[in-house]
Amino acid sequence: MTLTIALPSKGRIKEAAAEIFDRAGLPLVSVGNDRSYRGRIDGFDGVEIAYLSASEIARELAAGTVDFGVTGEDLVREDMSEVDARVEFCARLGFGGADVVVAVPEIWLDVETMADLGDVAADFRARHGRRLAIATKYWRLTQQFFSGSHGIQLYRIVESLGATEGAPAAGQADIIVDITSTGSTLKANHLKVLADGVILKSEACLVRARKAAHQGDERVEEIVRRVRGAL
Ligand SMILES: Nc1ncnc2c1ncn2[C@@H]1O[C@H](COP(=O)(O)OP(=O)(O)OP(=O)(O)O)[C@@H](O)[C@H]1O
Ligand SMILES: O=P(O)(O)OC[C@H]1O[C@H](OP(=O)(O)OP(=O)(O)O)[C@H](O)[C@@H]1O
Repeated sequence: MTLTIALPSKGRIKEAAAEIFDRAGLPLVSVGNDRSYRGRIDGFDGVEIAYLSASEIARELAAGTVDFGVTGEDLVREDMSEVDARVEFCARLGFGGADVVVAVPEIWLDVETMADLGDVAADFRARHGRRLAIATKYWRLTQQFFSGSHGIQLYRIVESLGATEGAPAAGQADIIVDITSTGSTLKANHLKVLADGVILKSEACLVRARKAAHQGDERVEEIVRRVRGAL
């Protein structure tokens, strides 16, 4: 059986992912020309590299169509239920770090915590005639955090695939759930993170799709061992 490792074909974690493989003694070579989205590892037979975008990698891990992937923990957790039963986070790679956070308008002076936000959500319909609207592309993480961890049920998710921080000012939503790294986009949009509003501290990870065929496969153990050794 050929093992497939999915690596980022573009974007902010592409270069660092390739460097880790190099340092791990798993040097990547492209198959065909430079524009090819297939590769292999020099001196390591039975393994192919598939170059995909970060979010496609999360999807393919969920579908079990690749054996390993390097992508953000946020994307993996967003893309599948029962994530820990379906994949193994083999190594946190130390780059691509960002927090998925709950942020509200700075002018909501008396809203500092999720409990405060729960109070706002409970009153929202009576005051405004509609539910509190949350702009996000992280549907699953938002629902788990609001409903699961904080018992907040009265809200509506407004899907936002870009410029999410602009949604409150544009009147599309009241608050947001999005990724932040330096915090400058939140600040520029007059939003603040709630004190206990960090849903996930994400970074790029080596992730394995749990498959029965991996049991006892030395290549699987070797890949994990070498990547861990490069950190
Ligand atoms: N400032 C940031 N903004 C957005 N994502 C970030 C940031 N810092 C780190 N990341 C992480 O980078 C990953 C996404 O990478 P990137 O945005 O480069 O992917 P992409 O190539 O645009 O992928 P796709 O098109 O599939 O979304 C996510 O796991 C995310 O958590
Ligand atoms: O905390 P900060 O350092 O300001 O970073 C966070 C911002 O960066 C990303 O957007 P970006 O425009 O980089 O691209 P993307 O949304 O297309 O990934 C992300 O969606 C946030 O908006």
